[in-house]
Amino acid sequence: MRNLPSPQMAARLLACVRERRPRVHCLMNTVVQKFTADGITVVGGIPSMTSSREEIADFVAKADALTVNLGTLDAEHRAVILRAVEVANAGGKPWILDPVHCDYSPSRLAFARDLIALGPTIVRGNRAEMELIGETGACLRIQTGPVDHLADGRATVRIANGHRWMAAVTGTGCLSGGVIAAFMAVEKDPLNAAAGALAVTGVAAECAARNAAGPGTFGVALLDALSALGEAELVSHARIEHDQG
Ligand SMILES: Nc1ncnc2c1ncn2[C@@H]1O[C@H](COP(=O)(O)OP(=O)(O)OP(=O)(O)O)[C@@H](O)[C@H]1O
Ligand SMILES: Cc1ncsc1CCO
Ligand SMILES: [Mg+2]
Repeated sequence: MRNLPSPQMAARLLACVRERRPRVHCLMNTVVQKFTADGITVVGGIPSMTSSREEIADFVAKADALTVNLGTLDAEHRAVILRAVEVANAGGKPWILDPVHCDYSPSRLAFARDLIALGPTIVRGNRAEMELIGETGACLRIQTGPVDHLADGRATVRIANGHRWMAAVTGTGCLSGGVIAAFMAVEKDPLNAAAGALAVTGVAAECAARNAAGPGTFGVALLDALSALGEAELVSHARIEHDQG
């Protein structure tokens, strides 16, 4: 019988990330580089963010997981992404694709589909993006929103944590991709890793909202809450539901 995600498992994985300090390489958009790097750092990971063509292979080779985010895509970034994915796949390293704004441009959607054919561990996007992406084959599909929906073909999981201010701060989805990558580095089953990461982010957001005056202070409070989140608090507030597929 498969061990499906639970609040206790999320707490165990958070403790593992904090203890093992996984390296996460991010090919991030230029809008939320700092916020994403901070999010990875406060959960216990070590981010690296370079997108230099000369260095990308060395950085991915040293990383425990990779995040590929299409937010500010250009020709140079496409080439760097393809090289990073090649190195990650050759090294058996987990990688997550965030097909940001693939619903705005056919060429970006085509590139996202090309990347999905290269076998990411996880594809995560918002509702508009994931509706267009459709099925993701063998990899875990995550559609975030007021409730996060995870499906890997064998089971479906819903995470019903978070706060509406997450949608009012640019980059909470990008940040969640970085946090998921840190969890993938310590947990082989992508469903467990992603459910743990999204429960952590969602419960931290609920804590942060209690200490914030609006979206601006909420963004900062979210980083504080991710850093301070206690395992007992996570276990008592995480709302993780699943169906065996
Ligand atoms: N109304 C909401 N209530 C609770 N949580 C939410 C809500 N909207 C989004 N979230 C949470 O915010 C995070 C980002 O999800 P969203 O679907 O908004 O991503 P996104 O559009 O890709 O974000 P971005 O592109 O700005 O990084 C997820 O962790 C999700 O659970
Ligand atoms: C607004 C925006 N544009 C490109 S990337 C990004 C950040 C969140 O998706
Ligand atoms: Mg997004």
